[in-house]
Amino acid sequence: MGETDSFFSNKSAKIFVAGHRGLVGSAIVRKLQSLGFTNLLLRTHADLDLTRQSDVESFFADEKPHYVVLAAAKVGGIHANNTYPADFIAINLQIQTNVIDSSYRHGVKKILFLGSSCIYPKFAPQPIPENALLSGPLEPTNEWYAVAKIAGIKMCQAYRIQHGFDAISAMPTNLYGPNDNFHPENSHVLPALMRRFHKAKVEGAKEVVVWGTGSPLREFLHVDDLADAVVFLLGNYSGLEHVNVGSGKEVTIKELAELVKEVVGFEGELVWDSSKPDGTPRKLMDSSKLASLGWNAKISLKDGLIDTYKWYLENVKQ
Ligand SMILES: NC(=O)C1=CN([C@@H]2O[C@H](COP(=O)(O)OP(=O)(O)OC[C@H]3O[C@@H](n4cnc5c(N)ncnc54)[C@H](OP(=O)(O)O)[C@@H]3O)[C@@H](O)[C@H]2O)C=CC1
Ligand SMILES: C[C@H]1O[C@H](OP(=O)(O)OP(=O)(O)OC[C@H]2O[C@@H](n3cnc4c(=O)[nH]c(N)nc43)[C@H](O)[C@@H]2O)[C@@H](O)[C@@H](O)C1=O
Repeated sequence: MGETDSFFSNKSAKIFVAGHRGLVGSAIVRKLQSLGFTNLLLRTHADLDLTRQSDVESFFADEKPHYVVLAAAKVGGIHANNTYPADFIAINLQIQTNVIDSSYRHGVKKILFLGSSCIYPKFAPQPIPENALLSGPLEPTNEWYAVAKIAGIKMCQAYRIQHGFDAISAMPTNLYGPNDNFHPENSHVLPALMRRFHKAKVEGAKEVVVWGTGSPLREFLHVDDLADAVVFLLGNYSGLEHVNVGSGKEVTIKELAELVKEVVGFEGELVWDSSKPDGTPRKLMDSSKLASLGWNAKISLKDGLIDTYKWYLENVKQ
């Protein structure tokens, strides 16, 4: 049995899912549980602050997890990235450095680090292949976060090269789904619009403001698809290069806004606030490497939106 087969064969392996209450971490926990994994190691931010090196070190020394999925990070949309650059670079560098290094030093068999499609240059070739990394200047609204994420990829590569540590990196496109952050300003576009359209519908408002020009293109992936891909990579990939994880489908922000409006059932008008930044004009990832390994996304944007709105109505205080 090869090294990559062993992940699925031991359902009692101790797996530390860092960030298990977030959008991504919670979906990975659901996926692992549905596959029968019984020994998940979970710590809230309050229980274990991953920016604290000595606490992380003690945690790994005590618990000795077999596998680690690093889904804890300082995360936010275009406004948060643009407003809190120091937090985005410092917190992410601290978390990933502590977790990757302690994982290596305490005998973790494999770690999966989560980056983001914002690692690529603002004007990367489309669809963006993995080898476009570091081939041009970054998008200014999120370059601080992107630099931290690039450092995470490079740290995984360095530990593999120098120590033979099985550290892999997955680069998801824009994600959405249950447990997303629906904050009015600091969230990503999809949850922000869902909340705004819902509020407008309930209050009988005539207009909803949407940021930017509506022309940027984005690729969206439901977080349950991402969780499926993460588990697939844990079982099937042990390479040096990071792996793109996308749906292969892109929409303009205007098309997204119209679709969210339809799913929520808001009947008023859209008003565009062009004083807000558009960010990267287009970032469709080339996910053919992952497809060649045998994985493809399954959930359509429309179905994913319907599922997410249902979750929002049942779980988010209105
Ligand atoms: N959302 C998206 O569209 C995308 C996300 N990604 C990546 O996926 C990963 C997860 O993102 P997502 O799930 O969206 O983010 P969330 O904000 O939903 O979740 C992040 C989790 O990390 C925890 N966390 C943050 N700081 C610390 C800390 N210092 N110590 C311990 N835990 C901490 C948070 O806990 P608490 O809330 O209590 O602070 C939260 O549970 C990130 O690496 C992100 O870059 C990649 C591409 C797109
Ligand atoms: C995942 C990814 O997410 C971020 O990059 P982004 O794709 O630019 O993210 P976003 O979802 O915030 O915006 C997408 C587009 O949508 C427009 N937009 C309209 N109306 C709203 C709105 O109400 N809120 C937000 N946030 N955006 C809006 C907005 O102006 C922009 O044109 C980075 O964190 C980056 O680091 C990263 O990794």
